[in-house]
Amino acid sequence: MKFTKMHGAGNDYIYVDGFRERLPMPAEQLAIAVSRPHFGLGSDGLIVLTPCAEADGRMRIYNNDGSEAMMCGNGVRCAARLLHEWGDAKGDEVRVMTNAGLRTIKLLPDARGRLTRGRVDMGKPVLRPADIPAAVPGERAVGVPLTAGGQTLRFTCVSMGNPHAVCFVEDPDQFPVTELGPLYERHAAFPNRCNIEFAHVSGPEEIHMRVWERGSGETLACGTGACAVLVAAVLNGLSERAVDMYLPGGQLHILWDEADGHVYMTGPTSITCTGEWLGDE
Ligand SMILES: N[C@@H](CCC[C@H](N)C(=O)O)C(=O)O
Repeated sequence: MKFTKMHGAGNDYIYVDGFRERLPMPAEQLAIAVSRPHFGLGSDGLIVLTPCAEADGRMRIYNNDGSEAMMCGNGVRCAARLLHEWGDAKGDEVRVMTNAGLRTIKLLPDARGRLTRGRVDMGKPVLRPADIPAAVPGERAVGVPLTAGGQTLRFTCVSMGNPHAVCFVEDPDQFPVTELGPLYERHAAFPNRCNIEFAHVSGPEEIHMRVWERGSGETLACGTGACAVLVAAVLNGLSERAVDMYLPGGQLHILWDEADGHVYMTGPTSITCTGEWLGDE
C-alpha cells in the first residue's frame, strides 16, 4: 500500500490515496499498525481519501488507537493539498467531505510560491452541551467545574465537528497535560470521550496551548482544538476574535468571524515522505 506521510504544525498522519490504492486491512486496524513507533511508521493516526460525488474527495480520519473521528483540522488542509497535487481537485479551492460535513479549503502560496498553506472554513462552532456532547447543565458549557485526579478545573466545551473541552491555565508548558489529559478525556461528562486543551491567553491576539487528543494522546497540534480554544477564549471574554495560536509544533491563525459565525483556520502543510507499507509482521 503506497502512502504519504504529512504533518500540519507537527500533527502527523499517514495519508492513503483511496482513489487508486486498496487498504490491506480494515482502516481501524491499519491506523493502529501504521501509527506505532518503531514497528510501524509512527504517526498520530491514519487519513484515507476516497472519491465523493458531492466534493473533490472524502476524508476519513482514524486516531492512533483505531477510533474514527468526525473531523481533523490539520488533516483537512493536508488532504486538500494532496487532492490538488494528485489532480483530483482542479484549481486552488478544494472541497473535502468529512464525517462532520463539507469543508472548503483555499490553498495559499508559501514564501516560495508553492500552494502548501490552507485557509479552511471550519463552519460554526456547536455550543449546546447536548450536541457536543457534554453532560453538563445549561444552554452553554462555559467555565464548568469538572473534577478528576483529585482536583477541580473549569472547562468551556465546544464542538468543531468533534468534542473539545478547554481549560485556561497560567503556563501550559509546565502543566501536567499527560497526567490530567487522559482523566478528563474519559470523564463521565463526556459520553463520547473528549479532546482536552490547556491554554493561556498571552495577549488579546495571542494564545499558547497544548492538547491531549482523544484517541491519540498528546500531539504537537490540533486544528479543531485550536479553533475550540479561540471560541472558548472569546466566550470567556479573554481575547479578540482573531488570534495567532502557538502550539508545540507550530503556529495557526484562527478567526471567529462575527459576520457569518464561521471559524476560519489558516496554517501550513508539509510532506515528510512517500513510501510503500509492507506490514511484514
Ligand atoms: N488532530 C485533529 C483532530 C483529530 C481527531 C481527534 N483526536 C478526535 O478524536 O476527535 C485536528 O487537527 O483537528
